Amino acid sequence: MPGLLNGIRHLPGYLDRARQEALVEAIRAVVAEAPLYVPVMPGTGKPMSVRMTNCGPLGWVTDKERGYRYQPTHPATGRPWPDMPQQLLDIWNDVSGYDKPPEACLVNFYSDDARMGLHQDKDEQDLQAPVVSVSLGNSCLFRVGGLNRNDSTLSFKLSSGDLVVLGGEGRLCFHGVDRIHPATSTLLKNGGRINLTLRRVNPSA
Ligand SMILES: O=C(O)CCC(=O)C(=O)O
Ligand SMILES: [Fe+2]
Repeated sequence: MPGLLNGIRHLPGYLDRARQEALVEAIRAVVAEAPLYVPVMPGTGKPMSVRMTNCGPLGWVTDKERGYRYQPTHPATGRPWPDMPQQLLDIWNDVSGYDKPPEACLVNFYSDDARMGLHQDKDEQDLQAPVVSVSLGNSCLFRVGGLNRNDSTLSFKLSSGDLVVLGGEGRLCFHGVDRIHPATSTLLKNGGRINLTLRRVNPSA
């Protein structure tokens, strides 16, 4: 059984139920201002199974022609992304070990049949800062590998309120979501799972 690279941390049960509920409320407000949209793969234009939006100064977007990138506006509305909720800035301050605030929070909404293939988070220029991920709603099977796509992987369950920090040697590890476990949480009335990833994008001076 392979181990996790140094700098990859799973913090189970980090957010209690009250903090999870407050965060869901804050994310509902984000989605009301910046609607979820269906991202597509660069080149092929194949739709992904998750729906996405962002908050913070920058948002991660993708389309057929221009591919993966960060931009300050929502691709459909053209408006700036909503502010990052204070709860997320607090989480970042408490776990990132990084002295600058996150610039982007990608909001992924998974219906119970959505997934995310194995990938690296490498569209950021600042690779010193970790990626901090927050899970809400139904649990999922999360898969983590090494720095090469073919490295062995291990998988574990992420439940509502769990955090994952991808930092240090593990900042560029391959990872993905194999499946959602339906009806494993009562947090989201209509089921599914929300994942929030906080990222630093630009290099720090
Ligand atoms: O949903 C997750 O737990 C992971 C999301 C992810 O890897 C990403 O958005 O880059
Ligand atoms: Fe990722």
